[in-house]
Amino acid sequence: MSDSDNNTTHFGYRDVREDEKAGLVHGVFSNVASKYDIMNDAMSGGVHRLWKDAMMDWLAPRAGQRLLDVAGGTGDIAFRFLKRAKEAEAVVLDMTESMLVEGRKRAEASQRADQLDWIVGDAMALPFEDSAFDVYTISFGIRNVTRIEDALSEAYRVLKPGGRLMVLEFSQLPNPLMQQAYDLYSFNVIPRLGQLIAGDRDSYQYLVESIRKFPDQEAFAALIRAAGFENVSYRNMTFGVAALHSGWKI
Ligand SMILES: C[S@@+](CC[C@H](N)C(=O)[O-])C[C@H]1O[C@@H](n2cnc3c(N)ncnc32)[C@H](O)[C@@H]1O
Repeated sequence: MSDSDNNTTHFGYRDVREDEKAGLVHGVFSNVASKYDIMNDAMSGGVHRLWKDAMMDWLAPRAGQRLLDVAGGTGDIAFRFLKRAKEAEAVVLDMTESMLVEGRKRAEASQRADQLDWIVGDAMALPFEDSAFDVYTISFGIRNVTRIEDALSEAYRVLKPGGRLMVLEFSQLPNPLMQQAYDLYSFNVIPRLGQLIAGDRDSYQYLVESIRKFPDQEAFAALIRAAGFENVSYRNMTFGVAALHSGWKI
């Protein structure tokens, strides 16, 4: 998130201008792509899988739907979606090609390669026509996007009327003591795990700081409404460590 007064954002150990952020985020995910899946399990003790399954439970994918999974990385959400929705299609879009390369390898090893498209692109300027998708998902991606409002308005544009937005993202714990304990874990343990497993402490330092700066549940729900979505609601995951937000294009 940028500081509105000086248009900078904190990145790793230094402040960077907003227009530098996308390049730095791209660098982070290019560095960690081959270790991304293993790091996710290590950092969360596998809990991210439960959150992604909860996302699918709430989404309840239906046969024949067309999904756009933005910042889709190695395809965790798209694979889950296709497992639950018969004769469905999924497009995984990400700005970091090496993340998509890892996803493609997974697709080739599964029976789903022909239901998936992998596209390099930017959440803030989607290369799709209006009203092209039934479902738009973004999982642990939106906090990395330079201008969240632009990504949400693009989500609204590419969804069909009646389409659904669902966002899974780290959030804030409403209980201050639990937030303190979580901060202690995330600021001390995650960058060390990043160094140990991915050989990249700075990237994981950035990830932890970006989590702390992301708007809380209510503030993010307000941004989703401001993009035009209706019936916006959210559910906390693991006491608010993460949250799932849902909205509809009516
Ligand atoms: C933490 S990973 C999430 C991957 C996957 N969705 C998951 O839940 O495991 C964040 C991803 O967001 C992508 N990303 C960041 N900013 C983006 C943007 N503006 N447009 C598209 N992808 C973006 C990164 O390249 C990275 O692959």
